Amino acid sequence: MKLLEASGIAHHFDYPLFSGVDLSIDSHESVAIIGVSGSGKSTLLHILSTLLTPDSGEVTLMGESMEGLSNRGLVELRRKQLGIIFQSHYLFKGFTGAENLEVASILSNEPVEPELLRALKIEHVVNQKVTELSGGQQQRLSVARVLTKKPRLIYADEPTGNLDLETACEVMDLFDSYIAKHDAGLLLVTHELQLADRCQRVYKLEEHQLVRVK
Ligand SMILES: Nc1ncnc2c1ncn2[C@@H]1O[C@H](COP(=O)(O)OP(=O)(O)OP(=O)(O)O)[C@@H](O)[C@H]1O
Repeated sequence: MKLLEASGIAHHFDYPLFSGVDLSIDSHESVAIIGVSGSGKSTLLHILSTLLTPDSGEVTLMGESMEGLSNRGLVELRRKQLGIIFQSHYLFKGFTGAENLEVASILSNEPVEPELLRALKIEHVVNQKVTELSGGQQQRLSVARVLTKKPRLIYADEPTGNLDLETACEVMDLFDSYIAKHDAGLLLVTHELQLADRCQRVYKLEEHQLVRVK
């Protein structure tokens, strides 16, 4: 099934970021976007995940065009189908890891899976407050929180920036098995070429275009 289809996407802020961007993601597919800092990777991810309306172009998610969707429809779609892992993970800082997971669990009516916490090696720290966790543990907690919702499409913006390569690869393993098991897809934004290469397709934002490099 086609999870994401984007065509002719263009956007600018103080300067033109990109134009003519076409991209599609099917279920069971992982796609990476690389590019130098400031090239617009996060902005593109925000557009493809409905958080930002592009200057022009069309985004279709699960067969539904974003143009015709009401605000309420957009919120529903985001809550039920999309899982967005942000660079600054927006965990509820005054709460424990377990409480953060519980929020995702209640909103989605899905259980918190102990094997997910084991795979991410955070099962022994989930009862600590977020502020007591290391940067890498917070990052893995935010991955767990998003996967707990059981999204069809995972958007991950540098989800392993605070992790050593071995742990980062374990997180990629987890994404791989998740998308296989749940007919899902992954869109990864990263600086790490080694991680990008773990995806089936790799694109580079360069000279205002999205160019396929693998
Ligand atoms: N909301 C905004 N308002 C104005 N300018 C913005 C906004 N968001 C991003 N920009 C600008 O757009 C450009 C691209 O930013 P973006 O975060 O998309 O790049 P990036 O490739 O993800 O960078 P990095 O790899 O450093 O995270 C930057 O110059 C940034 O300042």
